[in-house]
This record gives sequence, C-alpha cells and structure tokens, in this order.
Amino acid sequence: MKTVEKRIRECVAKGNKAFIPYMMAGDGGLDSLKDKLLFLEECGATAIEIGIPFSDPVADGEVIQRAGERALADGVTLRKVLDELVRFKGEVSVPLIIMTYLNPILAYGINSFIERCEKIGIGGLIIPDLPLEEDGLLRNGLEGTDIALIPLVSLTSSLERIVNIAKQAEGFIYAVTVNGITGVRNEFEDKLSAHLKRVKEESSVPVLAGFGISTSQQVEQLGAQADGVIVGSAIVDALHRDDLEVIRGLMRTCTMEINNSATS
Ligand SMILES: O=P(O)(O)OC[C@@H](O)[C@@H](O)c1c[nH]c2ccccc12
Repeated sequence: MKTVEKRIRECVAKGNKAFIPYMMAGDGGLDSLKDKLLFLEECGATAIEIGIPFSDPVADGEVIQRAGERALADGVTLRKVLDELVRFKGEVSVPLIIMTYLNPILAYGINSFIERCEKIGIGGLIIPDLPLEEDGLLRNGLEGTDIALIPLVSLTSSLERIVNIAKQAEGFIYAVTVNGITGVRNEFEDKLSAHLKRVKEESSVPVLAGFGISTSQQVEQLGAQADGVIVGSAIVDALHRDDLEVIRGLMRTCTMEINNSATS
C-alpha cells in the first residue's frame, strides 16, 4: 500500500476525515512554497496537492486560473517547482501530491520526471487530462515506487468505467462532485450522494470528494459521504489574501467527528 493511502486510512481509523488542501505552486513566489506547505501541514493536512502552473488549465475555474497566471508571470515552471521541492526535501512530512496537466510532464521527459519525483519523495500524481486508456504512459514507470497514480471519477462516469478505474486505483479515488470546472459552488446535485456511495462500494482504496467545496458546512456534508475532502479554490484564495484563519477553520472541521450516516 502506498504511503498516501496509508495516511488517509490512519486518519479515517481515528474517526476523522482526510483533508487534502490544494495550492498553486509559485503563487506568491516560489520562495514561500516551503512555508506554505509547513503551514498546511501544521493545520492538519493529511496530504497536500501542489498544482503546477500551466497555460491551458482546462479543468480550472477562475480562482485557480488566476493563481496559475500569477505564477507563470513570475516565471514558475515544473522544473523550478521540482528544484525547489528538492531543496527542502524531508522537511515537510505529509505526502505531497503533484497535480499537473500531462503536457509539462511530456516536455520534462516522463522518465526524468518520475526520477525527480522519487528523489523528492512525492507521494502521488493527479493528471486530469490523462485518461485510464492512456495512463500506461506513466503507470509503467511508477511501478515499484511509492508514487500513487490517483484517478479521477466524474459524475458522468458509467458504472463500467468506475469499476475499471477502481481496479487500477492507487492512493485514493478523486471523486469529482460537479460537472464542470474547479471553483466554489453553493449547491451540489441531488444524485451526488448516490454517486459517492456507488464509487465507495466499488473501490478498495479510499474515496475523497473534491470540487466546489469551500465552507465548513460543505466539508462536513461531503466528508460524511466519503473518506475525506479536497479543497482547492477556497484555499488558493485564502492564501492569496493571507487569510490563514479561514484555512485553519476548514481543516478543523475534518478532525471533528463527522457523522457517517450517508455511507453506512
Ligand atoms: O477548487 P475546488 O473547486 O475546491 O476543487 C479542487 C481542486 O481545486 C484541485 O484538486 C484541482 C485544481 N486543479 C485541478 C484540475 C483537475 C482536478 C483537480 C484540480
């Protein structure tokens, strides 16, 4: 079992929910990356998702697009982010998950990228534009490493597809809660509960819900139906505004007891 999965399971075994915050690498300067990671760790993050800025972020909403643009304007690249992570390797102890579109990895070179991630001790990869059918591209090179290739399942995935994704899943399944792009939402579709239940039934790895979650109430609502949550835009926005209390508050919800009624 890969470390990311182990950490999520430990968290759930204690009666808590996993909380994975997402941040955009290089937003606010790459030299602040380490302090931001340490802050998120101190707030109780189970793992941290680090976004790599990219020119065509097709799955990203306004808040994350803007954060990516700020980082790109500052000259941040995948290579610079990895170099920075190597520099303070071992100082952050929660697993780090790299979220990037496929293109920067291809430009970097798949083998060099995997080697570099291993050197840093990266715990997982989320690559939204790498479908199951094509993921051998990375899966083969990741075999025998502690780097989990974390798949996404959407509300529109067929049962057959969910089953196939679940069979190969490592780390956890990222259950996307909305049809659309990242960004805060006021409401979720009624069918989401049944969908999460179905994904959990099919999956032998933990299932985390992400997209659109920005309030403690939503963390609680979605957390109750999954093994944990991923929060992006609300964290990116709070880090940008330096509103650290918002982040502390959101993460605190996950260490409180969340009623599991929807999944039991
Ligand atoms: O921002 P939101 O709605 O809280 O969603 C999480 C999300 O930001 C993060 O996991 C993420 C950022 N970019 C992505 C692209 C695809 C999948 C996931 C992501």
